[in-house]
Amino acid sequence: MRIDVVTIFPEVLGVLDVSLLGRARATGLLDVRVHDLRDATHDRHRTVDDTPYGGGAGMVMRPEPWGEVLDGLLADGDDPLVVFPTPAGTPFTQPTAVRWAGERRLIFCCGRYEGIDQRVVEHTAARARVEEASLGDFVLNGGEVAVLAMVEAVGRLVPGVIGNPASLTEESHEGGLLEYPSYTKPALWRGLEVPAVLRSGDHGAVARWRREQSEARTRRVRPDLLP
Ligand SMILES: Nc1c(O)cccc1[N+](=O)[O-]
Repeated sequence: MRIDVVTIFPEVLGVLDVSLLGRARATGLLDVRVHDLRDATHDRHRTVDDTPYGGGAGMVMRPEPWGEVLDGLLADGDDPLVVFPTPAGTPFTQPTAVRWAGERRLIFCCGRYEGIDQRVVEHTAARARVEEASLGDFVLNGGEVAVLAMVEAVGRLVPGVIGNPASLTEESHEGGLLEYPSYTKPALWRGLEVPAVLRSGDHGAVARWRREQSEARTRRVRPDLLP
């Protein structure tokens, strides 16, 4: 999978060079390319923003640099999915990550300030598949942190990135429930014991207990996830 990220803070995306995703990049499983939007500006100050029409506080990202950088990225004709992370987007969920993991190429456009001139979204949607996606109902200073989360959630699902694929099957939100609680040695720690069933060696009983725990935790914490 190829992932392009357009940003005015390429250094923020540097964290993608470490850990699992770093190894996936090194082995070629993930081809992550970060592009500095300012490279598509042509004035002395490399200006990427301007005042909003209609007034109001803050600045809006100019359409010209975005148009130019997307012209280049979309020239390959390989039908990428273009994602605009925005608080005004469709919620990004595990099913979204699973769906995007099936894409051959993703392009993430990181907005800053009050956002990107909406015509960039409209113009891009006329020549590519576009999704406006939200990481959550909170305010960030830009899309970079959201993209880091999205790239991690998607990248780890690409075959070969996670060493043991079995570890992908019993996670929170996989299958619609929150994951069961986990324990390791020692069996007794500061007066707290590991549930006896987990030390029973009865795999059927362990599976039943874990399912019950997932359902109970989901009912308690996220009843909205239950059918
Ligand atoms: N919430 C937010 C934001 O405030 C700015 C850019 C992207 C997002 N988001 O994806 O959730």
